[in-house]
Amino acid sequence: MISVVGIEFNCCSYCPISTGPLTSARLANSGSGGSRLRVAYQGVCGAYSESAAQKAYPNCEAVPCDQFETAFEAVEGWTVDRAVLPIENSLGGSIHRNYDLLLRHKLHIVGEIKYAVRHCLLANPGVKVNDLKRVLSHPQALAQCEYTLTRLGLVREAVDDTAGAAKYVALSKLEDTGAVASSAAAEIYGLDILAEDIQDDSDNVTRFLMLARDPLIPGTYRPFKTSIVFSLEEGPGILFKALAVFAMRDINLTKIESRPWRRSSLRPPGSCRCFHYMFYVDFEESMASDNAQNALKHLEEFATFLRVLGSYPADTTML
Ligand SMILES: O=C(O)C(=O)C[C@]1(C(=O)O)C=C[C@@H](O)C=C1
Repeated sequence: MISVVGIEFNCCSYCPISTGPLTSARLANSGSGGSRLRVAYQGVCGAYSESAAQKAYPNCEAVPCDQFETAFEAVEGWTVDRAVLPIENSLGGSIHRNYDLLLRHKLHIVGEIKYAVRHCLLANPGVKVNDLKRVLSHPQALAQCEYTLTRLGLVREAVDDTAGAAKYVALSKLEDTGAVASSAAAEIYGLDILAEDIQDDSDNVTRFLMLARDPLIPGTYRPFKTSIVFSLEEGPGILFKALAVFAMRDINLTKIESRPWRRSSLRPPGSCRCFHYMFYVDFEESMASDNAQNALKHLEEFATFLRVLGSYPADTTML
């Protein structure tokens, strides 16, 4: 239990208000230790990412981080053992920042977890829906509740995470501002739930990646997925040919994403192209299978860069 300006929060031991979640600057002094697996997530206690971390690694010590990048650095610097970070949402789409960070850092994807996100409209005790003029939350959460928030005519303001929004509304004792966050956040920060399940679609699922310093040894004992990132030469039909290496081997692609490639120093000399892309592809095959290995050997014929981000058990649960 943490007590701040007269308010007590039933929070985890990692985010005392005096210090807050881990930041890049504080990583060096936050050694690991103890026997439980330490798992970094972005946000504060009550964030969906914390619940996803607990679902991915039951009984873990979930360690809050202020930014996605801090979670990457915390794993790389041995402050924690794993990170669990969102990569895509069924309503809001991709979390682009984490695609870019996967490329910039050297962590391996060792698993995925799907988490059903159920948003609530929260406010301080006594505040009614009609009192609200403004609502705070993570941009993804605001996007997922577009319909309800528009109907209520609320001004939206983006903050770093849903639970952080709830905490701010509680600490500031705001009476005209609510938060979109989880029912867990309502309980932790002592807020009332004014409306439940306010996401635009009841099937609101966020897919999280489990990241580690070492890769998992791929198997074929259960359904595996593999995530890769590659870049291609410029030319007609090159992307078509690259994707054909999977189609001709009957390998199912589950996701494709393209992101700008910012490392202009690697552009061919004299090239006037400003728009270079990295392609991220997830496919349903283990790297332990000859089929996947042959597909990637074939892809290397067109790719100017290719990296396997991880081969890991697919989360096949129906939510
Ligand atoms: O803000 C949170 O609670 C988070 O865990 C972040 C996050 C995201 O980054 O997409 C995770 C799940 C939901 O889709 C909304 C927000």
